[in-house]
Amino acid sequence: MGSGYNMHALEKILATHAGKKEVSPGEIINCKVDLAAVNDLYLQVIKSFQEMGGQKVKDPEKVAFIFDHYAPAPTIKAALNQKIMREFVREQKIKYLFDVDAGICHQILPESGLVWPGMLLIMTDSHTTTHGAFGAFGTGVGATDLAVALLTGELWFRVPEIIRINVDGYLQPGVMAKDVILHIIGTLKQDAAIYKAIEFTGSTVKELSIDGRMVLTNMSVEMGAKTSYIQPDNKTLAYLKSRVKKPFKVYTTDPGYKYAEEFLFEVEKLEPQVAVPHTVDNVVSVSEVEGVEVDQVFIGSCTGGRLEDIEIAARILKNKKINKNTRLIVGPASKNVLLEAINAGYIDILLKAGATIIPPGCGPCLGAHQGVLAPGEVGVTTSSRNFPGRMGSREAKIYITSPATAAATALEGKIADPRKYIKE
Ligand SMILES: CC(C)[C@H](C(=O)O)[C@@H](O)C(=O)O
Ligand code: SF4
Repeated sequence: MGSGYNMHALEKILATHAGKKEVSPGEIINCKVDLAAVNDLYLQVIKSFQEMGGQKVKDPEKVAFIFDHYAPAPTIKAALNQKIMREFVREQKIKYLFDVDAGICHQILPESGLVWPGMLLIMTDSHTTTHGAFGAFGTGVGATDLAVALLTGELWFRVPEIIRINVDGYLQPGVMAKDVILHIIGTLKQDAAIYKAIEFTGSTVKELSIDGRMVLTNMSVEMGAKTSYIQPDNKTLAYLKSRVKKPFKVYTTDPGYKYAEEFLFEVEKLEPQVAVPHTVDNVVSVSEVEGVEVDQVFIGSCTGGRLEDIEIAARILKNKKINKNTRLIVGPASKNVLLEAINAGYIDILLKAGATIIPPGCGPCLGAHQGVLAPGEVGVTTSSRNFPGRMGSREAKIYITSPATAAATALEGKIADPRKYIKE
């Protein structure tokens, strides 16, 4: 590509980390990594590092280990994995260890000021696309690639084509970012963005809170996206101000940049959306599944366990009791979210409504050790995946909804439209 090529912010981030002036889609480049994070399911990272002859981690101050998927350890195997990882962190003087009390990686890293605009972040988790909400290039990698990054401080990347999804219009009360992304996934389908990047733009995105924006970028991977992006604005900078201690550069996209594809979604009239069994792109409006009886509701995960998710559930359930035939499990995405929800009185409301509050972590989202569904049960979840066996028995059915729809469902004991409970 000759000079004068209009570049996207994501391409500029990659070019900077590759020490190049410019990059273009399809190019294979080698980049310095700003943060490499490992979660507790990936002991293989240490094994691969050692198999590659690794003695010393290249940049231990750019590495984080996070115990969130099986936290606190529910089995001896999980406990042993975490024990070995703690020893590795100590030996290698790795700077960041978030132990079983902290919460989910995709909440604690931004909270801790470890995600900033223009950074290049890799993690052994597919939802690392979340961090595009802060203008970072975040992507999930496997154990071998993560081990290479521990060894060398660098990793290879293929520069992705970039899709723009423009979302316009004010959402109705009771309709959330989760409804927007479910509608987009239901329209474009699970293979819409394989190996590509998705940038979300438009008036709706501007209006969303940071929590809401993270839902869009988090679930872009459910369309196969390699990474996702929302241009940092004053709202982003306000969130980062008290958290990020280091200077950073906000990259921008050149005017006239040519996207690989562009889509427009008008969402003023969007109803609450539901992904019905057994795929995340099998999406209908809530009116089509209202009345389906539900055994368990889970409000939590890196997609739907943040403060605004717990807040809207408390608004719907205040001074009320959940249906006697339905269990409501609430898993805050992090210890900080839990503390804020306690201080705001939301946890008190939810406990009095009959909810079970579980420790911050992934837990029920991946059917790990708690909040598991029995054969034949029907579950509603604010997380991101509903394939057979995702939350326990393969004979259970899982519906994915927004936290507002989940709370209304727990109240009625059947899938319910939250708009009757949220008027502004
Ligand atoms: C860590 C990994 C097993 C997995 C992912 O990469 O997404 C998990 O977080 C999930 O949500 O299925
Ligand atoms: S909360 Fe669920 S989707 Fe998010 S990282 Fe954990 S297991 Fe994966």
